[in-house]
Amino acid sequence: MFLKLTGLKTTLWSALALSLAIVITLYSVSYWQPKIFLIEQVLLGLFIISIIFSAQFSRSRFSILTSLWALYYLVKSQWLPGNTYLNNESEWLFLSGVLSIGLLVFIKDRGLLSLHGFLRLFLLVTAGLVAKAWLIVSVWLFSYLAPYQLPYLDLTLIKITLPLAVIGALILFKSLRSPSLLVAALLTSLVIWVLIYYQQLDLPLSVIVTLLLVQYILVVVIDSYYLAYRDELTGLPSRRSLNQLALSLSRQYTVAMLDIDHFKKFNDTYGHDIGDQVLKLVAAKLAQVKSGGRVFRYGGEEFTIVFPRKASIETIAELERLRQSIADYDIAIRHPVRKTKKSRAAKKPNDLKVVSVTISIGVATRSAKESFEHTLKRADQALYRAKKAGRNNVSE
Ligand SMILES: Nc1nc2c(ncn2[C@@H]2O[C@H](COP(=O)(O)OP(=O)(O)OP(=O)(O)O)[C@@H](O)[C@H]2O)c(=O)[nH]1
Repeated sequence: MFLKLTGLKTTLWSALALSLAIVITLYSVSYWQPKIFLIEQVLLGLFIISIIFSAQFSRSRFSILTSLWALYYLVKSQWLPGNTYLNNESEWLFLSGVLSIGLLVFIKDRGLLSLHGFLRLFLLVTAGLVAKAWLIVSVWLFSYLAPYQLPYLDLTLIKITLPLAVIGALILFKSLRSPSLLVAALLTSLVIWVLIYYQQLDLPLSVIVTLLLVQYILVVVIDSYYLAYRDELTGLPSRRSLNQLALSLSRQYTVAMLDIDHFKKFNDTYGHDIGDQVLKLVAAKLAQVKSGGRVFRYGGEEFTIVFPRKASIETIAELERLRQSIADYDIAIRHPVRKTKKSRAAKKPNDLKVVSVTISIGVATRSAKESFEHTLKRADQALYRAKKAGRNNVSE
């Protein structure tokens, strides 16, 4: 089975960014060491900011994780009682942390002050109970396996290493499969938690947690920016990005409006889900535009390409190439067939069906003193002419 690791880049970038931050912090000890008292004060503020900010931007999982870090930090630095207990129960604490991070990866962001919020709290308490139960079961399991004298078998392997490896692998898998900054941040949090447990990070806890909270806040900002300016289905910049670009364009540019032909009929024939798949694939083709073009999803089955500093004559060949490449594109779509016991036993794959679509394109170059909206409108009128002329063509 071929696995699409769409989250590989996000995971690597997140890991690299945090590693870099840690290395820089390690090499600048002399700079921040005298200010450690100040860092500890700032951290208290950061806890509150991260909890409220994440909740405000519907990233409640970061609010929960920040609360857990706050609790851990406040007990460890003896602002709250319980440090001796935590020191005595370090294995339980570690496993509870690993399970809690694992849980946060697989639950969804939901409102904190709701039934879902309480359910999440209950799940975290359950994670602590499961960790406790595992510590008891692992001793029993070890005594059961000990007579077999298996190589490398010891109690710590069963107690700590095994659950860590399983949960770590699950989180890594999820992070590599989904391009989510949030999941990548949870993965890096797990790595930091492991490094703290094995005392491999030569940094004060306040500094480590500060770095993590800065990461969470940045992730919320970047993620929200991405959501606001990117189209969720196709991953292309959205109409809001187009409006933003319009403000920075120079005097000369060309705008192309592109529309998939007879898409209503396509949807009616194959269903909306397959329509979505096709939209994504067409968007991916358009994203390969050359000649300095910038592609946006304008809305529905309409796309816009802006060619800054170009006259239409310089863009027609490229638009023709795009139009042709989409017309020639045999799109293999997965036609979901309901799996019966029989087809499952025969390991029959989903029906693969080959379809194709065409697009019509209208082009307009900005004329003297014309507003962007007006050029766009002329491109839309040209698109209308392209449709009238039989579709699957470029019209000026
Ligand atoms: N699957 C899917 N369909 C969409 C999406 N956005 C818009 N559509 C569909 O696109 C179709 C657009 O139909 P029309 O505007 O009538 O145009 P058309 O059928 O493409 O015909 P022409 O543009 O004249 O060639 C509608 O059926 C919409 O439901 C989407 O995100 N996903």
